[in-house]
Amino acid sequence: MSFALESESRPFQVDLHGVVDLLSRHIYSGPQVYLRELLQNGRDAISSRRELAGSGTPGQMRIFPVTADNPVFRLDDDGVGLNADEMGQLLATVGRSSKRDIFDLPREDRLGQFGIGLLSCFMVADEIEVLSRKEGESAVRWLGSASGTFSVTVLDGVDLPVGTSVRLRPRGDDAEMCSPKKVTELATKYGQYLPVPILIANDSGGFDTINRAPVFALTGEARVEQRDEILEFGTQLLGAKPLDVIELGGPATGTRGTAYILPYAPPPSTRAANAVYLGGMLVDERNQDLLPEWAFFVRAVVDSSGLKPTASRESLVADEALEVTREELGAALRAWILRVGISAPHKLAEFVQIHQLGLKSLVAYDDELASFLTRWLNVETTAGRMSIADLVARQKHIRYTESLEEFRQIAAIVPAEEPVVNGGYVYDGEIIRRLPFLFEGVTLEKVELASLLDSLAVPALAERAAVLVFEQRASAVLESFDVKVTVRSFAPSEVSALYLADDAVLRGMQRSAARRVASSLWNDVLAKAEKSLGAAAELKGQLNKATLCANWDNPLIQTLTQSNDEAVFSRTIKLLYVQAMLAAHLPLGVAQRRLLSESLGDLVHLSLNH
Ligand SMILES: Nc1ncnc2c1ncn2[C@@H]1O[C@H](COP(=O)(O)OP(=O)(O)OP(=O)(O)O)[C@@H](O)[C@H]1O
Repeated sequence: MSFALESESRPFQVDLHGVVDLLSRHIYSGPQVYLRELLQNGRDAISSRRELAGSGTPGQMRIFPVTADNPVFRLDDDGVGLNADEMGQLLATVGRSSKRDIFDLPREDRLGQFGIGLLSCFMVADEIEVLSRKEGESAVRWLGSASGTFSVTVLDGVDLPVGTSVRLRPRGDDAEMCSPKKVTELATKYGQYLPVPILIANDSGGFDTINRAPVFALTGEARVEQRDEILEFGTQLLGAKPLDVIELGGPATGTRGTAYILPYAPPPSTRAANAVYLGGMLVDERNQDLLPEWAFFVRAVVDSSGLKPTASRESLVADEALEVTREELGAALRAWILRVGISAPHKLAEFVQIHQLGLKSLVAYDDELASFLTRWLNVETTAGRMSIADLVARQKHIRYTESLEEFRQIAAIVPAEEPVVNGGYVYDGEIIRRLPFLFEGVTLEKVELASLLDSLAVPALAERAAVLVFEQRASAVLESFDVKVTVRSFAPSEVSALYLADDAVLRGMQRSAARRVASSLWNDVLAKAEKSLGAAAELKGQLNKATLCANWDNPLIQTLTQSNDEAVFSRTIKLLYVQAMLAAHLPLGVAQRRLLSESLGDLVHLSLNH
């Protein structure tokens, strides 16, 4: 029986050629990562050596890019080095890494962990040559080929310094990837904040260094001392001076960094773009998961020792550690809002002003954010713009309109001590409707045009006859504009007339204006549309003419009732009509503009003739 043989466990076979293809096309985003992987191995090897020989042990990486005189790219490190056995085991076994601890968990002080990084070099070269020497051992040479074979040679008698040298002869197409310019660009992008000097050979026989101090990750006193540098870093990052700088700390994952408040509103379509470094090595320049989704108003840069990279090292693993860190960093941003709101309200007002629309869009639908941010937002009221905190402090019963038109039409007659809020702007309506849930004791009342008109006082009985005559005379003047004149008594008495039209009426008026100028084909369509809409509105008993509501308490209206001069009466009514429309911020049509200039002209003539 052959069962015993079949059940014998055997190792997977790996086709290296297939693995290289998988790496280059599916795991890594492109050949440029070869340099990142080499820098990372060099940095880890130097850390290992420091662990053995003491943390003060010097160590650096030297890179020799491909030039006209040098066809071989080379990266040397002063790390721990490898002996022949380790080369066979570590370099040539896909998935084997020395950077895991006894529990097979990635070690916090090492960047690598997957045991595949070196293979990324096959994306630029067909052969990888590694020369290495461990302290007290012979130098060795490992030669790996993209076809899946390797050789190890002990170089007895060859005097190499302790450390490792990786050499690549890039394929024709990939030579550019190893050129001085590209190498400098990539090494800077990925490794400028590594705690190990990186030197790049220049054409005058010396080296340039690319290292920078990660000032964004400073903490404690050093952070206070280098405040200006941290701000300058943000200014370079944003291309403008940040509105403020917030220290970020995620103790759970050893994450430290800085969030810069954008001094401009980011375009609505832009998504968060925060830079994440792990142990000083860039992982993701445009990370979207590090901060809560609502933190659109900052750009953050952090360095972490505990967050986990995906195998491509181009994003973070979406695990619990990331979630906890996101909460911790979000808490720092929230604390900033609360702190600045108290210590520097002007700064917070500026922040809200810049990011108003974005903040409102979040607050309208996000309970968590609404709970601490709503109070700082502004709304328009008939008593001017004010913060929601001020609004709820001055009145618990909040009256608001649902549309901008309604707000403007009633604005003139709302008493200053009981302001009405404009809920017509985008998101404001939603936010206002949430106020009773966010602030204790707050109640809401929606103000509507129709009910407002009903609530205005009808003049005293003794005056009714005069009122009726006035209404009829004035309505006759405005008949051709589809406007009916009604008289009421209301404060303030300086307001002579209010123009009141609800949305349906306004739309109807625009359509009839359009019909006057439109072609006959469209006349039919518009007429039908108006008819069916009109029928529906009439059914609801809602279709009123637009109304000019004259104020019986206004001296001008009183004088006008005395006037028997029809010419003066009609010109003045027309002017009151246009003035009321302007006060309601309604656009004047051609007819109203003509009426305005004709009436003014006529009145001037009349006064001259008198
Ligand atoms: N420059 C070097 N000096 C010393 N040892 C090295 C060097 N480069 C690679 N190694 C050894 O070879 C192993 C495999 O390296 P490789 O780059 O393939 O993976 P890794 O760094 O362990 O993990 P990752 O895939 O996450 O980069 C490493 O774990 C390390 O032990």
